[in-house]
Amino acid sequence: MARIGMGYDVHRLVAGRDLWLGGVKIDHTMGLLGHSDADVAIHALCDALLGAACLRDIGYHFPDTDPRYKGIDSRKLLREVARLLREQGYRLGNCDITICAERPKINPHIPAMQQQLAACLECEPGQVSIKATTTERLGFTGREEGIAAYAVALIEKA
Ligand SMILES: Nc1ccn([C@@H]2O[C@H](COP(=O)(O)O)[C@@H](O)[C@H]2O)c(=O)n1
Ligand SMILES: C[C@@]1(CO)OP(=O)(O)OP(=O)(O)OC[C@H]1O
Repeated sequence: MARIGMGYDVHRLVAGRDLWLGGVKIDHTMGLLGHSDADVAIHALCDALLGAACLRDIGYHFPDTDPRYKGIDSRKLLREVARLLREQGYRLGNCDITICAERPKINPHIPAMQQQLAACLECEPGQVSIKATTTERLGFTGREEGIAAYAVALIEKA
């Protein structure tokens, strides 16, 4: 049986941090703040996958009070989520992520992000869709105070 899940995450943009999105380090004037590398796209995807399998959420599995996750590369968290799903007998059908950011331009980085995320999920890049939108300068994303990401995932029993 196929199951769907959705995820949403937000991180604040600050000076002096690297910007990691979809497992790719992007040159920018600001980066995202978090306990981990704050890769908001991966976090939304983790929650979509965990939600699809009814396995709680990212903060439940990797608490931001745990020093083991301080500064962690979110690709490691996604690999662990993929392992948890495999353990339950699930495989990914497809997933789709939307990144809401006024800047920087995400489009040039999408093929690299698909490669990175597919490697973590042990699937084909064509199963991992990534899109970007501005919010037309409206709201916290429009004011460049933060970046948000939405994700949906379809999984099925192998
Ligand atoms: N950070 C972003 C935002 C948008 N894009 C691409 O530009 C297109 C137009 O953006 P709108 O917000 O006006 O819809 C969008 O469809 C994306 O292809 C981007 O690369 N990076
Ligand atoms: C990823 C984790 C890891 O400790 O920390 P943060 O980078 O703060 O990210 P968040 O989206 O708040 O999810 C909580 C945590 O799981």
